[in-house]
Amino acid sequence: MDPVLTPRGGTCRTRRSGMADRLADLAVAALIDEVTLTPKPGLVDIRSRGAHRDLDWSLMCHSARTLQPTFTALAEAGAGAASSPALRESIGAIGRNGEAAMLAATGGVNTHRGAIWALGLLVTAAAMAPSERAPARVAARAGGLARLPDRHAPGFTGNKGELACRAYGVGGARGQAHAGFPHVVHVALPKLRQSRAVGATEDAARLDALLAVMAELDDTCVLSRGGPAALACAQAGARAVLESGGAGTRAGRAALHALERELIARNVSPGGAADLLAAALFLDRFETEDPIQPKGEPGWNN
Ligand SMILES: CC(C)(COP(=O)(O)OP(=O)(O)OC[C@H]1O[C@@H](n2cnc3c(N)ncnc32)[C@H](O)[C@@H]1O)[C@@H](O)C(=O)NCCC(=O)NCCS
Ligand SMILES: Nc1ncnc2c1ncn2[C@@H]1O[C@H](COP(=O)(O)OP(=O)(O)OP(=O)(O)O)[C@@H](O)[C@H]1O
Repeated sequence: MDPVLTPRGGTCRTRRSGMADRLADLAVAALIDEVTLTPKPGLVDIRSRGAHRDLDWSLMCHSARTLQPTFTALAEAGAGAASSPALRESIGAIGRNGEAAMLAATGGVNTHRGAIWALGLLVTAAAMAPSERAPARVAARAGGLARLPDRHAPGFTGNKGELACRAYGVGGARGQAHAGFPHVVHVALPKLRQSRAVGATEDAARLDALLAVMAELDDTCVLSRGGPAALACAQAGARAVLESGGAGTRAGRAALHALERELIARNVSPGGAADLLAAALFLDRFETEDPIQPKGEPGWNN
């Protein structure tokens, strides 16, 4: 088995590494699928930087690949483990190292802070019981981890999301995780699967899932740049696309382009919704991919 680089630069060899690598592959693939999905309103995609001056598709893909060892380490920490404050503290340290690795790789640009948090918790939760694949179960375990105390977490980060949570009284990325990712389990995944079931293309189904999350999320990316008026506008615009028939219809496409123009004019980007779409794509594949085990590797549970 190949050695696995950890975020601290060390290596580790365990019989579980094959499974951990596979979970990390799924997480990185979910991030690349999310950023490549086009056309997304206000967000970086393959044809546009959206409302971001410091991001583009190649930087997002580079950042996603840089995170592979972080996700591997998060999966290894979770493998076969029970939920405990010690596990919470250990993945907190890995997550913070992952953020540092991301910033080093991007020259200080925040490409994936929210995604490391959401996907990181889900990767660890998946590794804790890899035979329990139902998205709701994995997300509930991830929520349980998020709610545990971490003595080493900074009390105040001063990050934009945290400031927006205080200013506007919303839960943001932490609240979403503490609640067991309700917008992933009860909004994005059902919409993704419903749109597929009625014959939408995979891209249209993913866009519909993103829009369904945007229509309801207290996205601190939008709030911090544009305040409550921009959030209300993004939510109403996303609802309008879905009510026009969704991203796969002519009327829905027209509404999607109108929403995009509106978000660019307001200089806002639904980054939190994008993170939760990536989380949904991860859970979707984790549930349906069989087996999540490289050839020749023993499983974790046997
Ligand atoms: C909780 C995190 C995201 C810090 O968040 P903070 O409130 O400081 O805001 P910040 O502006 O850095 O990031 C928020 C990001 O979350 C995303 N987001 C915004 N709103 C939402 C929402 N409602 N739901 C989900 N994600 C959202 C956006 O991408 C946004 O950019 C995280 O960086 C953190 O504290 N990590 C600690 C390390 C850890 O414990 N990791 C656990 C294992 S990975
Ligand atoms: N496709 C995407 N395009 C843009 N942002 C995304 C995308 N997917 C996810 N995001 C999320 O959006 C966040 C970036 O948002 P934003 O640029 O508002 O944050 P910031 O860099 O802290 O602030 P600012 O750029 O306003 O100084 C990332 O942390 C990431 O989690």
